[in-house]
Amino acid sequence: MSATTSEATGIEAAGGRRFAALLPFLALLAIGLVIPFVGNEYWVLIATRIAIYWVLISGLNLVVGYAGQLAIGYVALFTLGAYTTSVLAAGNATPPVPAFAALGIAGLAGAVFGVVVGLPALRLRTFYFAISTLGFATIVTQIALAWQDVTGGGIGLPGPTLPEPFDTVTGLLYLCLAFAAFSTWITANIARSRFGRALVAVRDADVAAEATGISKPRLLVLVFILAGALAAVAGGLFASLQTYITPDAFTFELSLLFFIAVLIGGRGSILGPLLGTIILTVLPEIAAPLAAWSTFLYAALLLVIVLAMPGGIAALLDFRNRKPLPPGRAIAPRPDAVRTLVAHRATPDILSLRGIVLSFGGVRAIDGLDLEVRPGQIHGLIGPNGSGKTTTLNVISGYYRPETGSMMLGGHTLAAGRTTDRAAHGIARTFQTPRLIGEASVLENVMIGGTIEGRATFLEALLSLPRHRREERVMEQRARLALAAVGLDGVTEVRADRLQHSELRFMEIARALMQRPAFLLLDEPAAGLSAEEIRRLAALIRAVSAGGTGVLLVEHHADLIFDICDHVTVLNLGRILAAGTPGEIRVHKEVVSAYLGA
Ligand SMILES: Nc1ncnc2c1ncn2[C@@H]1O[C@H](COP(=O)(O)OP(=O)(O)OP(=O)(O)O)[C@@H](O)[C@H]1O
Repeated sequence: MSATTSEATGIEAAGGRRFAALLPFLALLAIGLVIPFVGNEYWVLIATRIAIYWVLISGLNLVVGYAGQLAIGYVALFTLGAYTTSVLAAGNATPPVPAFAALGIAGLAGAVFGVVVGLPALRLRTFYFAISTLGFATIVTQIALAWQDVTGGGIGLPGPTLPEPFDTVTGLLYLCLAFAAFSTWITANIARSRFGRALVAVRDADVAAEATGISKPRLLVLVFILAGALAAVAGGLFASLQTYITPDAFTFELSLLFFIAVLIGGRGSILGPLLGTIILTVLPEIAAPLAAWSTFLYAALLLVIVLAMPGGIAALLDFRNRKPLPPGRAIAPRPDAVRTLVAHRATPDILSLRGIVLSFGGVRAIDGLDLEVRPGQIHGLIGPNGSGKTTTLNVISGYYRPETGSMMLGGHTLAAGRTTDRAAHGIARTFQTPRLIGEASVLENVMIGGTIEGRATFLEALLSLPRHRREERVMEQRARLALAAVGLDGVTEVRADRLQHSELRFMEIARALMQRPAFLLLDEPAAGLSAEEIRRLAALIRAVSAGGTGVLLVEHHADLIFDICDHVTVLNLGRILAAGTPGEIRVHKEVVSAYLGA
């Protein structure tokens, strides 16, 4: 099958799968819609509560499930939304505002405070961030208690009365279902977009995410805005459902419910957390005696999930990834497809390093290194263990700041320590240990490489506007082509953590090719490959350089280096021991005695 035919088939199959994935959501919506006809008012209220919680949890899912930020205090934004809507509608601080306008203002306030609550995530590590969100929850409740003139203090205040036809229990249910359906749609749009993929990349492979140009702060701020707005709107709807709110309604238990719904749902899924929300809301209702035990129940559930099914409901439902993969899969790259991918980016510029010095404590990892990588050439960087090869790649990628020396790309200086701007300069890389997003499919992993090329904004992705959809199609096509080029088109939909080591190496190359790099830095790509795989890798790297890309190849397999490199630099203790053509290096006396051996 040609690369283009397999791409087209793959895209069609993906379309079919998307439709199948939509069915459970439609079924749940249908159940919600018929509840007023088949159930009593009590069940209508429960369904309304589920829909409201889901509006919040759908946003929180992006924060916790996708971005991996442990925001356990999201009740803070829920409370904020409930009070903002109620106070504005009651006219306690301003002239009375119509209920829907109050809800809109609460959404805006939630967006702003979502960022305030989320900002510590940019500095604090998981646990500390979790505690900081709880701190916000306490602050909001304390303000609600203390600001008696406006919030009614401990006595509370009436929730907003919505206009007809939403002033009945059924009317409110339908309104909340509409909000829930809308939140599902927009959060699923984000999850499937380059933004969603980037969130997961930041969560599971932050170094690789930076190397593909993804800026974590910007991304997180956008997600906190969205999740904050949804949480506050949910709070406003909740106030309307409750008809009267007091600070007691916004408990830690409720916050825990939101958080655990995402966890039992499973990371990186929309359906899982939705089912988690339904289970956690309904469970105490059908087992009435359990209501008093709900905190205990949540804690027990959490333990069961962590210990017994860390992937949550989503992993249970992931039937596709339970099918065994064919053993002994061969990787058959198609170097002809590489040219189409990389040729666009070919540059006449040279990547050069001058006088680079870098020490770790007392160890001089690089000691006055000069290096040039030319477009369309393969430059081998070899040397004994600890000679400074990976450190050199890390300096070029911006992870390490050299003490002295400069890096130039054409006429531009490459600023030290700027990891996320390398992709924009056309520099892509792979890692000594593959950096992958294990829970994402191989295709999604590769699409990460195209993140910074997207022009459609977060809002366009949120609403799935045409430019975003067009870009996604192009990106998917290119990722399939990249996978065909490296010989992995048979496993595009498979979870990346199910691949063999050698496949992961090729997958990383596909992700780098997705960037259409002007320069490709490869860190020991042949490590762990069979002789045949190394031969295929060699053909692939040759094709990449033939397309105009400059390749810097760090490798211990001397045969591969001498076979495909145009130029070789040998490092020893951070210094250049020798540099020249493969022919010259092969017979260089000191290289032979220090590295190659007799
Ligand atoms: N983050 C770090 N902190 C401290 N020392 C480091 C760090 N990274 C590298 N080094 C030291 O710098 C020197 C060069 O290491 P580097 O990883 O670049 O070598 P290498 O040539 O890539 O080796 P290998 O072939 O084993 O991967 C070594 O002495 C190593 O111990």
